[in-house]
Amino acid sequence: MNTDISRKKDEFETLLCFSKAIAAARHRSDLWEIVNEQLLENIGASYYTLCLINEDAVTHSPFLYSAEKKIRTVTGENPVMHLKHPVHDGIFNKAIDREEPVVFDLRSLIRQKNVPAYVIHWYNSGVKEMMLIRVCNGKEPKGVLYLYALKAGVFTKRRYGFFTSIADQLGTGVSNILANEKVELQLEEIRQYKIQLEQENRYLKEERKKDRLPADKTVGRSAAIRNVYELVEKVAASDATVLILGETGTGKELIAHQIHDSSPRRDKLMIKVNCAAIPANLLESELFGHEKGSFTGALDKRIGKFELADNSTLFLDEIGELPPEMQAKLLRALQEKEIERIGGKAVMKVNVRIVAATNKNLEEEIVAGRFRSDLYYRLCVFPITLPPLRERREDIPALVSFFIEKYAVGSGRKITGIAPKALQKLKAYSWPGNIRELEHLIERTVLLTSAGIITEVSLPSKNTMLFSRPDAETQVRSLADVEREHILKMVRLSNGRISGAAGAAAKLQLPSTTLISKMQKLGIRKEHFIDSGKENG
Ligand SMILES: Nc1ncnc2c1ncn2[C@@H]1O[C@H](COP(=O)(O)OP(=O)(O)OP(=O)(O)O)[C@@H](O)[C@H]1O
Repeated sequence: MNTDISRKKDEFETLLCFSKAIAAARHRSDLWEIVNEQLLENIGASYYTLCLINEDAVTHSPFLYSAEKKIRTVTGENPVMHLKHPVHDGIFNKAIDREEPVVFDLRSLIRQKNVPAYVIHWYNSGVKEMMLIRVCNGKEPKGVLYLYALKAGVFTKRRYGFFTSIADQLGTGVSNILANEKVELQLEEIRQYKIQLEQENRYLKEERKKDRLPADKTVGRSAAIRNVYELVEKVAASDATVLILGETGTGKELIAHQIHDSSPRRDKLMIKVNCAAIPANLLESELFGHEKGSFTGALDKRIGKFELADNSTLFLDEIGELPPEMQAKLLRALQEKEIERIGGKAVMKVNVRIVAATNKNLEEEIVAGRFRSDLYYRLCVFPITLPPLRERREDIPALVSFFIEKYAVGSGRKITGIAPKALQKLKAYSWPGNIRELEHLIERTVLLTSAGIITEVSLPSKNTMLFSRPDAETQVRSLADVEREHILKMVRLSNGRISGAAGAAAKLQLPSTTLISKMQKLGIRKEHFIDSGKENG
């Protein structure tokens, strides 16, 4: 009776120590040590194998086992089977279906038919008795713990409760370790993915450098473009928001890159969003990202361009095309300097330098009610206007030589230059599509010229030129448009005041009541000339 009580006390202490150790185990090797150092001796076994059911549900494989070099064998065969073994091998399946341990006497077992080879190998290693206890995760059977004793009568029935408790604890430990291994595997995948992304990023930067002109090599030394370079130089080092204005193809994106490349943020990739190219319903997710499942079709979490541009520059191209609801959201992000993913629970602080560009006249867009004046003032902290090519015709020869070389090299043609007459024709043209149009024309011409110099250039007919010229003088505008623009200019100049000596009415030489009714008729509202945004810091 007394020995029974002291045995139970010992078992209870063993279990307590075991469960503490199991709770602290993080890796397979921790569990291996615990079983070897704390369990085997207490149970009276010499060796063990813990076999788990594989994902295929029909085979099992060893997960943990005694150090193989310590197992003495007569035949030299290793009894730990590393290959997959059928669950229904006549031994494993006897234990997996039972709550209680199953004990086998090996001498009589090996006399039976179709005994698995490992049983014979264990017998050859001197094992007399083998006990199997199933190991579960909660109620779900996961595998079987095989315990091997070198003498008979070790696994007595009165200790079955203790053995089962051990197996239960082991089940919890195994589940924790498997979950931990899965997380580590995923972390490793993420680490690999990150390395790959960093490599791609570096590669893309290199490619981009090859493709793009460095700031000091941008073609063109006319006074008009030198003025732009000076502005770029002045603003690049700061964090100020820049608004690049200019007709299509004047080089706004090139200038945006130059601002970024000359800024302290140059080591990170400049992130670009073309506000006109992305459907309005996807733009919010493009800019701010979304959480998985935040809307139909949001199958995965997505990082927005704002987040990607953290500590870098975000280039918002074609900002004039931003839909009204996105204008409000962008304004908020710029004011608060924080963003929220769609479906996200927390706001994120971001440090993003904004460079925006448009070929639209944003003041006209404001008057027409299509662009928010408060967003305009927040973006227009440092405006840079690019001259159209027709206002920098002296740069045409250099640009032509540059593009001839670029496309001759690209297409493997030996083209050395352009005839003066053809160049003269290019200098006389109005270039509504600006540098991009010139570039495309030279690319086409190079492909049509086999070698030598370019003697012929094919420009659009005069009619096309006339209709496509966006010159201020030839642009068709309504009187109301011109009136609206001029009134707006005067009201802004008067800091929003209409009446009084310093008001807009006095400047326009109109009674203030006439000006107010004119403004109402033209749809000019307060928000068109008052900036409600906070200061850009
Ligand atoms: N100074 C320059 N020297 C050489 N190439 C230039 C120069 N400026 C612009 N380009 C080239 O002209 C093309 C058009 O330039 P870019 O895309 O920057 O114009 P954009 O004003 O942004 O056009 P859009 O308004 O249509 O977006 C590009 O291929 C660019 O490399």
